[in-house]
Amino acid sequence: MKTFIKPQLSDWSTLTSRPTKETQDLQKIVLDVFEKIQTEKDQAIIDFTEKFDKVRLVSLEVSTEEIEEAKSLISEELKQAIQLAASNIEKFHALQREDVKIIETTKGVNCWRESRGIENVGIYIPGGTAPLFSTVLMLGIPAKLAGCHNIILCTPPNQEGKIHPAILYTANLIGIEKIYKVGGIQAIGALTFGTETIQKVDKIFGPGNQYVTAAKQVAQNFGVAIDMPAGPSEVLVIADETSVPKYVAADLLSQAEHGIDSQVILLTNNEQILNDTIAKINAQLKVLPRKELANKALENSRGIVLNSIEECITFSNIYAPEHLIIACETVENYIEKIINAGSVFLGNYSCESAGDYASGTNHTLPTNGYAKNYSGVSLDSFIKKITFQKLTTEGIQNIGPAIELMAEAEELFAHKNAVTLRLLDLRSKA
Ligand SMILES: NC(=O)c1ccc[n+]([C@@H]2O[C@H](COP(=O)([O-])OP(=O)(O)OC[C@H]3O[C@@H](n4cnc5c(N)ncnc54)[C@H](O)[C@@H]3O)[C@@H](O)[C@H]2O)c1
Ligand SMILES: N[C@H](CO)Cc1c[nH]c[nH+]1
Ligand SMILES: [Zn+2]
Repeated sequence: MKTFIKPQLSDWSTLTSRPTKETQDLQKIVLDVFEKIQTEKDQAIIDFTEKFDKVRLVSLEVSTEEIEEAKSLISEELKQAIQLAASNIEKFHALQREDVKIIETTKGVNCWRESRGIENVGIYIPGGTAPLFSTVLMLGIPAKLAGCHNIILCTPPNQEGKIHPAILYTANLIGIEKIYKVGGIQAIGALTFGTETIQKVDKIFGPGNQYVTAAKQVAQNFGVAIDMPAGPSEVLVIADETSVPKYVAADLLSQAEHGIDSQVILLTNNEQILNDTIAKINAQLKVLPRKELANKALENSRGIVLNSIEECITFSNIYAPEHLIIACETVENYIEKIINAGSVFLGNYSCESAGDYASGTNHTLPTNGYAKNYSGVSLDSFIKKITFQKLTTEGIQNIGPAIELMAEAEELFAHKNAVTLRLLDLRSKA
């Protein structure tokens, strides 16, 4: 971890920025893969899976036998843990349902909105470096609650051409039936264009590495919506003298272990806390199975001492982290000052792992500064809202003259006429 003690304000723009990536190259790779998928469909998926995932697939779709086998491979304790997480995630997302509210804007003019689930959705479950079966819950549960008809799950196969049993168990638990062994750019391409086996969808959801994130961005040019750019994980921890360095170190490492691109930042008003946390990171790192990945991510990480916790929050708002942990005993006064963050964890006991797995909030969140303009996945992400209106005879008489005047002023006489004809009829009947 690189450390900075009370850096000058002029250094903040470098310290709050992410390392730049060669997006141009990625776009070219994505476009090449997409082009082949459009023409060669399933065959292209099989060939790219062989190239990028180093496995030749016999079948793209997961079979019922594979699901049954997966169920038998998962321990009862893990099944119960997944069920607890599923129940909390369902409670939190079900609360996001909105009642239909009808407003009479003018007497006789009633307007309202109704929600409809997006019919065909693709959910991407990362699987390159770890089988993120928790992401199945984070995407599948709101998709089901929203009433999406077709939920297509794609996730990369391992070198035996199989999917991790926990992903299959979790998908089956929440009622997802269409599961395909496809990852990376080729999965996003299949969901964007459709193949003989994999159905084209209306919107693609899910986090992933830089290839998946770039492919999702490009997919938008082909008429598919995406949830948001949810790339390599990030956490920013704000700590003061009431923080517990071993917890802070553990939280930083919990995101560093996701991959070499993970971004972890520690901000504090107390140099001793910075030094103690670094010592704890070094001690905890030694026993981590994924220490190589975490160590690489730590090369890009920053530990920064600033003048106050308020200044740390200002810094964090500029950086806009995916996850923000305020690891201080008293946090209430800071909440309203937080403007840009994907998900916030308050106090010494709110570790990010809670939100990653089981507290109920969604872990699919905007990264790379997109927390400034995107929210994380929620029930709303799977819903379209349709507006409705019903005007009575009194309603059209009340607002009709205003519409006629406005239409005439815009020189749109057919618009005006649609009102005039009705008003004339009503006058002749009166
Ligand atoms: N932002 C969020 O909400 C969130 C949530 C969970 C995970 N994540 C992030 O998701 C990521 C998961 O990454 P992952 O790699 O483990 O799994 P992944 O499934 O995203 O990517 C694996 C796929 O990448 C493709 N690939 C690998 N090397 C390639 C190459 N050289 N060229 C083309 N394609 C290639 C392969 O096809 C493989 O199937 C991590 O960075 C993690 O931090 C983010
Ligand atoms: N921290 C990840 C989101 O950035 C989500 C996750 C899944 N499993 C563990 N963590
Ligand atoms: Zn995580």
